[in-house]
Amino acid sequence: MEYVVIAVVLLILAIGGAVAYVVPRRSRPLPPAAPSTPPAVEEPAAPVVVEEPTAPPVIVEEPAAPPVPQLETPEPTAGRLVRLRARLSRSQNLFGKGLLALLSRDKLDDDTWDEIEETLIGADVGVEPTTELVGRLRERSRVLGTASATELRALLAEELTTALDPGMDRSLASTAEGRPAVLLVVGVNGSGKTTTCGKIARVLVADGRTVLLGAADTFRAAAADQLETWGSRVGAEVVRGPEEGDPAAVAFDAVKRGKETGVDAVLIDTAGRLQNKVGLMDELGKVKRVIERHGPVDETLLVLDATTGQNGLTQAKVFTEAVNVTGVVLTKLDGTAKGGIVIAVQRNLGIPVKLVGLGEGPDDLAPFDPGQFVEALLAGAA
Ligand SMILES: Nc1nc2c(ncn2[C@@H]2O[C@H](COP(=O)(O)OP(=O)(O)OP(=O)(O)O)[C@@H](O)[C@H]2O)c(=O)[nH]1
Repeated sequence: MEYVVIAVVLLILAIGGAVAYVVPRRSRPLPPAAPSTPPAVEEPAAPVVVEEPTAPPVIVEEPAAPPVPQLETPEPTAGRLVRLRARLSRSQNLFGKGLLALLSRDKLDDDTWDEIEETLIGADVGVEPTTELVGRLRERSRVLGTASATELRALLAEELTTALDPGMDRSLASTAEGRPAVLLVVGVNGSGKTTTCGKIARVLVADGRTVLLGAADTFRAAAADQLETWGSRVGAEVVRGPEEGDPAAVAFDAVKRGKETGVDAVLIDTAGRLQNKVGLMDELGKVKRVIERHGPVDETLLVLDATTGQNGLTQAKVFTEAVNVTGVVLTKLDGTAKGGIVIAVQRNLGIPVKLVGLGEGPDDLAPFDPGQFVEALLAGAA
């Protein structure tokens, strides 16, 4: 019996020890298990939403109408020079005022006449025309005896007008019998050719004509875009070719298209790079020859930048030798105080100034009129 009790006690102790050993060990935190394989990144399961299929809404859309270009109504050309007179006289005032101040002196002695000469030469009139003009003015004032400032102003206005050769034909050849009139626009880069083409298109549209524009300035890609903008504003179609393409081919296609659509006039913008005289002559000569397969070129306008003054005349000569220039467009006259360049251009080239540019606005191009121009020069200086 004693042995049984001892055995039971020992058994109880053994069981208790075993329990005490096991329980504390299980409550300790387990060390992190060494990753055997990388944990799989599971896409979060999308919630399964069972939706009733709904019929797509039926929206009947009107087909979008192509945007209607807003056509502009250009200003009438009559009286434009008068309207722009303020702009002209603002930049030319010094010229007119200077001359009239000199003529208002009590005594017109040799020194005063020399100063008058200097003023005219300084205004880009050119030496030869100035000598002639002053000689005639001097002679007439001598015949008149003691002339008043008002009389001398009138004489000056007359002489300046005479120097501008008012008898020259300044009309634009913008109509032709049974075919479109073809106007070719040439000139040095940056002189304002493309702008002038756009402005002329507006002048013609304002006068009730239909126009097509040919972007034969394939040298400057933006020129064709520029021309398209001008055309779209007045509803004029623009024919253009690939960049750096053959200008003559574009000119040919433009005239062809103009004949097909029956427009009154086709205006061709050219590149006119002055790389060298031979290259220019070749390019412009080819453009002209190719156009002439359709018929004659009715007007070749040379665009000259008035702000380049006498220097521009040398470049102008190259163009007159390359093509038969029939009229000059003098641009940027609003940006120079030297309006005398109009006299110099006509005298040097023997070609009439037909249009003048007086600003960057779309209708800032005016038919040139010698009398009105001189009045603007001398405006506010009476
Ligand atoms: N103030 C003034 N700016 C003008 C006149 N005519 C043209 N311009 C400006 O002169 C700049 C050159 O004009 P463009 O028509 O691009 O000259 P472009 O001769 O076609 O030049 P290229 O295509 O490079 O040969 C533009 O900024 C015109 O707005 C003008 O009468 N007055």
